[in-house]
Amino acid sequence: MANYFNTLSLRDKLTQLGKCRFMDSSEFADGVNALKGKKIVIVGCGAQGLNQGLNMRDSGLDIAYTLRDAAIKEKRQSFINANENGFTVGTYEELIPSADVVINLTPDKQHTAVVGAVMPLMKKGATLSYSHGFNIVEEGTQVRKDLTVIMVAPKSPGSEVREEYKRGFGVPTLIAVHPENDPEGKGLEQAKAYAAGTGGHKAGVLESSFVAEVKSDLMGEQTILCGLLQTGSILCFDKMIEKGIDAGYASKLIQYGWETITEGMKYGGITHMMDRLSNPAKIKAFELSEELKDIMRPLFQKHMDDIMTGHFSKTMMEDWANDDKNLLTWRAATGETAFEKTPAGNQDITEQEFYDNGVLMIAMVRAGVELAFEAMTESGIIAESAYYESLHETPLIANTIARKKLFEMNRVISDTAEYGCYLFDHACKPLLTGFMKNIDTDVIGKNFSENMDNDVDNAKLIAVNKALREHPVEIVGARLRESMTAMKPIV
Ligand SMILES: NC(=O)C1=CN([C@@H]2O[C@H](COP(=O)(O)OP(=O)(O)OC[C@H]3O[C@@H](n4cnc5c(N)ncnc54)[C@H](OP(=O)(O)O)[C@@H]3O)[C@@H](O)[C@H]2O)C=CC1
Ligand SMILES: CC[C@](O)(C(C)=O)C(=O)O
Ligand SMILES: [Mg+2]
Ligand SMILES: [Mg+2]
Repeated sequence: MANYFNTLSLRDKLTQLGKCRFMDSSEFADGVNALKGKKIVIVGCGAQGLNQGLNMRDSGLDIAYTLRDAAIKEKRQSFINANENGFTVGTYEELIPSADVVINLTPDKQHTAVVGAVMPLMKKGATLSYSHGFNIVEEGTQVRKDLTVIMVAPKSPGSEVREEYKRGFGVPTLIAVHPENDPEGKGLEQAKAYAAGTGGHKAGVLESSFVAEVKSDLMGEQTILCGLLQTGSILCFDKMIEKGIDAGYASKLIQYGWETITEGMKYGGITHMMDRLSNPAKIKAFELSEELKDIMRPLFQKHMDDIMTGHFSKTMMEDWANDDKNLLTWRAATGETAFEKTPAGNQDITEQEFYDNGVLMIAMVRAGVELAFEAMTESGIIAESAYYESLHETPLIANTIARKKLFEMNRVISDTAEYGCYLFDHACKPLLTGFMKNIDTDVIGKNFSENMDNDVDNAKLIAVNKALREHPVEIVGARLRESMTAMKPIV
């Protein structure tokens, strides 16, 4: 099998990377009808499997789970997830032959083996679905020609796919039909119905391609979504401890701070997140973020380049072949960081205090979102997709950190995202050493504007506001958020 993307001509690469159409809500008027009464069997019941299945069942679809034999016999967590939620659970042989749609929600590393095992059992004309296109795009898996191959990729951790659905909203979702496998032309209707079943249509759906999903998804998760939140958590915590801030307070400010400040961003973009600061603090956050952007730009570009060329996927697959040695070592090391080991204190921190005492965190979020967005769009990824992968998803990942810190984030995200997160983190921390030397508690841990009058240079403030508001991520974001009428506050 060869990297599918690398087999394409330059023209085809650009066409598939640029395939991205924001779908009008009227296109979902038929709801889940195209899948109503069809037998839908999900392979795997982990982060995405369980939560997508719960949403689809609540939306009126017929969902069952198939697990590998050992998981059923040993009543592993995946079996417990499905069984305790009242789903039918069976072996591949029991459930796959009668399935109209088989949804592969196993880890990317397992896809070649899983698809190899289920494909011969699938009935003629059935549909195989993915939530991430790594197996098709980076590994070049070829699927039987009578099968339809679709993708419904929530731009969110599985836990938040469920939480947003329960709030009456959803998460932005990319849908795609693999051009090599749409023999009956039914792929798009099924993908739309599936996205409606998960609630994705309430947040926004992009009709895209496997290629565009993979290249943008890998970039988002490695950089702003997970990598930078991990780096920022560790660096901000260590700085506060070095400067004598109470450890419990520092731990709490970071654990819940990302969620609070990015919730503001989810509602009103970077502009609104920055507007929550006093004027002097906003100018300071802007200056810090400009400096951060200059330092980190080459690293963001390297991640994008390595993703595009296939270097990233090749090296990660080498780790798969080496029993995940790197992944497991890096996971263990993260668990040993002082931030992870220090419980949040019981101080009360008001919503506003998270902004006022977290100026550096805000600067990191702005720098990371803009850099990820810029690197993606410069490489041919469409702005709407880059927005979901950078700005909109950051708060959804931050929600997981608020629950149980980096451990929870790395548990809930895919192993692929976790691997890329550590790669970025390990390269980013040393890059920021010099920058962090100049950081003091005025921008992390204490209120920047305390004991300060609110005077600012008007011309400077106008220039800062203009730069923030005119960034392309803000322009596309304002338009996309207009259709997010069902979004509910969580902080
Ligand atoms: N995590 C997330 O939030 C997101 C994930 N995705 C994508 O969704 C897909 C699923 O990822 P995720 O939900 O993280 O996966 P998880 O690791 O959470 O779930 C894995 C599930 O697959 C089963 N499984 C593992 N290995 C095998 C195997 N060899 N054969 C059969 N079943 C197996 C596990 O069961 P058991 O080990 O008990 O057999 C478990 O039920 C991936 O393609 C990922 O990229 C997309 C968006 C976000
Ligand atoms: C965090 C990245 C993600 O792509 C996701 C939750 O959307 C993943 O692979 O887990
Ligand atoms: Mg993703
Ligand atoms: Mg991913």
